[in-house]
Amino acid sequence: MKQAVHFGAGNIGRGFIGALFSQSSYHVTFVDIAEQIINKLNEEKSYKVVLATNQKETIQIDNVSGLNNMTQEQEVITAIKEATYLTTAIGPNILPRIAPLMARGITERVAQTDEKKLYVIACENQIGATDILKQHILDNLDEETKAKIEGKVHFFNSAVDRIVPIQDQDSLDVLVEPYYEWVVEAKESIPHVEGMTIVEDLAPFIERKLFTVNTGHAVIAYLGYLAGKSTIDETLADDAVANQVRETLKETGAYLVKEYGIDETEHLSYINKNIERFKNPFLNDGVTRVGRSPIRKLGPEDRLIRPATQAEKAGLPFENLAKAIAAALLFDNPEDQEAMEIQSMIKEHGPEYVLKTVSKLEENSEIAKEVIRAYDMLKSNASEA
Ligand SMILES: NC(=O)c1ccc[n+]([C@@H]2O[C@H](COP(=O)([O-])OP(=O)(O)OC[C@H]3O[C@@H](n4cnc5c(N)ncnc54)[C@H](O)[C@@H]3O)[C@@H](O)[C@H]2O)c1
Ligand SMILES: O=P(O)(O)OC[C@@H](O)[C@@H](O)[C@H](O)[C@H](O)CO
Repeated sequence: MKQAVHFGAGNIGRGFIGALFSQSSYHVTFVDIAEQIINKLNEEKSYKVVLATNQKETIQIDNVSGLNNMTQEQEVITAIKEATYLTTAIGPNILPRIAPLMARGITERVAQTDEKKLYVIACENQIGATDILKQHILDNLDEETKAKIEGKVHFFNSAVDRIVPIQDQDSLDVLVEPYYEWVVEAKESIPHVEGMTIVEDLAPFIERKLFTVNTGHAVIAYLGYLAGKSTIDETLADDAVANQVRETLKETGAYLVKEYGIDETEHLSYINKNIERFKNPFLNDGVTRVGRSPIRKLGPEDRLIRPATQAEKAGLPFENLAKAIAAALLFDNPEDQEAMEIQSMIKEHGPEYVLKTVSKLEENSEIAKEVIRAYDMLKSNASEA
């Protein structure tokens, strides 16, 4: 049986990428630090993907097992030696931590005469995530191995789209929305995986996804959190928020249409389709999950700052994006470590400091000034409420 090794047995790992490999007749070895999930995978050897619809259709996922990368390093290396695909859905910040073990697996693999190719794909919400993972892996390889991986280990960037909320931790089953899209940039033919779409140039796909699905999602999450709402669909039921999402996506849309020559009408229907996805009442998707890790989300290449800076460069409006950035600065969820770090930076040095150090916005740039205006307004509205 063909083998896939997937790092991250969480929501997207089990609910999307691992499930597609299993449905494509691969055995999937999930690698994770969550001992309870790994044990369950090895005991139950299967789980269900449950679609978040009225009927709650289920899909049986078989041929799965688990390894703990902290305690079973040698077993992970052996699994990598035998795999066709090596994928991740672990969170962009974790990639540097798993790269050394991946590098050891790749080193042992290419030391053999085996000519079988290995395909590495990071499935994260980050532009160029596989390139970033590749660099971390290369940093952990010796010169001889670096030369040997040429033609044997292939790295492909990808864009992954499926809303998977936080799950009941007692079961391996995963509730997911029915919609999904997995786009992989490859200039050659690669082993077939059900549901994987191959494109030659990923840039329009990843930017369209991040700056529509994830920008829209972030607007709802941060405004919802400020309004004391708990889920995305509940927040979106407020017309003022729905309007704010549309206005923000008009701004990212104007940039995407200009940059990539995307058809305007088609893009409008893409926006509408995504707003409908956010309304799914069966997902029960928390604003704190969607708003998680605001340092990452306020990064210069992420869903809020990059479309704003690109819009400014192109002479397009960015006021609504500025409001979303301001709302992110007010995300003070005590359970979220990055939110707490931002709040202490604001307390010590002010919001301008976060925009300068985290978002890499120039001090007194038009975007920074607009964000601060929106921040003061949102803050005073919140204290009046
Ligand atoms: N959930 C979604 O709707 C969704 C959709 C598209 C893309 N994504 C992206 O997929 C990635 C994963 O998101 P998720 O929602 O599945 O998160 P998750 O928290 O459910 O899963 C991450 C998994 O990684 C594991 N992990 C963390 N640190 C680890 C380490 N050092 N070694 C091994 N395992 C480790 C965790 O135990 C967890 O099981 C993120 O980049 C996210 O942006 C998520
Ligand atoms: O996973 P994050 O933290 O980058 O973003 C939160 C959500 O917007 C995200 O997980 C979406 O549900 C997903 O990207 C949909 O494809």
